[in-house]
Amino acid sequence: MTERENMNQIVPVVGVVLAAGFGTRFDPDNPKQLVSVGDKPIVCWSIEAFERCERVSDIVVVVNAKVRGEVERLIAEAGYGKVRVVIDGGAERVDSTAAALDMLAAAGIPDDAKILIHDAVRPFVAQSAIDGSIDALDEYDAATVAFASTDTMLLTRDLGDRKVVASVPDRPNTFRAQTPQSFRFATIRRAYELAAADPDFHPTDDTRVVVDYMPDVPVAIVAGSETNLKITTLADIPVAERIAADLTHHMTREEAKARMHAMFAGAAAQMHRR
Ligand SMILES: Nc1ccn([C@@H]2O[C@H](COP(=O)(O)OP(=O)(O)OP(=O)(O)O)[C@@H](O)[C@H]2O)c(=O)n1
Ligand SMILES: C[C@](O)(CO)[C@H](O)COP(=O)(O)O
Repeated sequence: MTERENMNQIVPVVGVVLAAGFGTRFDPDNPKQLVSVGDKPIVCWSIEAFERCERVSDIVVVVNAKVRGEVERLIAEAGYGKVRVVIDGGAERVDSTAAALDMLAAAGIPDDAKILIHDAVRPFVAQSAIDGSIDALDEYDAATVAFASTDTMLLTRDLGDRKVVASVPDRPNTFRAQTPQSFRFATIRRAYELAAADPDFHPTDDTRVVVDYMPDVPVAIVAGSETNLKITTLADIPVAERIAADLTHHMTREEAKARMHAMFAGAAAQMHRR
């Protein structure tokens, strides 16, 4: 391991799971982060993805008053050992990220800590996306998981009461933003400080805060996937159930394989002793 790689092992790697949304497009009376798919609440899938990654050292969960009690109960029941704190978010997604950054600053997190900000409602994030994000921050100060668009995207403008096409970017340069979106702490903190001065700024993701306020900082693309679905409306639930079933089946097979390997290794060790 090089010295740089060795140093990178010891900086905190913090997963921030944003679960403070109100789900207005889903059902505001049924918070989507608490809905179960594959018999597991969506927020638990997301926390577990970071809990499972050995390189993640700490997890911060951001909630609103409506879901706090249930999220705390689920965390205690599952015994997620890396969850350090559950904090209150804000009115918009950026306010929830800002609350997490303020908390991390108050806790004295180092400037070079790696911060992975994830939508709680993207429950099926792959380990490769989390690992890829952590790796990307060795070369870049900012990175986002994204999935190459298979459709040609249209940028529009308003013409009277109709939208009309303003430009058509080359498809190979268009990606769908996903999460985690990852940053060295000092970078995202500075971008948010600059954005705070602009009351009309309402970005829907953290990448845009860096792109708009720190345009000299390149944001690296990390490979995402179709299954890193954001549960946005009720129509996403059947798709999520199918993905959950596939993943559960795959995990069960992997566990069975691991058990079999352990059994053979034990038997071989015994034969060796005779
Ligand atoms: N004030 C907010 C708003 C959103 N989020 C989180 O950011 C992610 C973004 O997903 P989105 O579908 O936009 O969630 P909601 O804001 O809940 O949905 P809607 O826009 O339909 O109200 C979700 O995990 C959500 O919980 C948050 O932590 N705080
Ligand atoms: C961050 C994000 O998941 C990237 O795709 C997304 O922008 C958040 O929510 P929204 O549905 O775009 O408001």
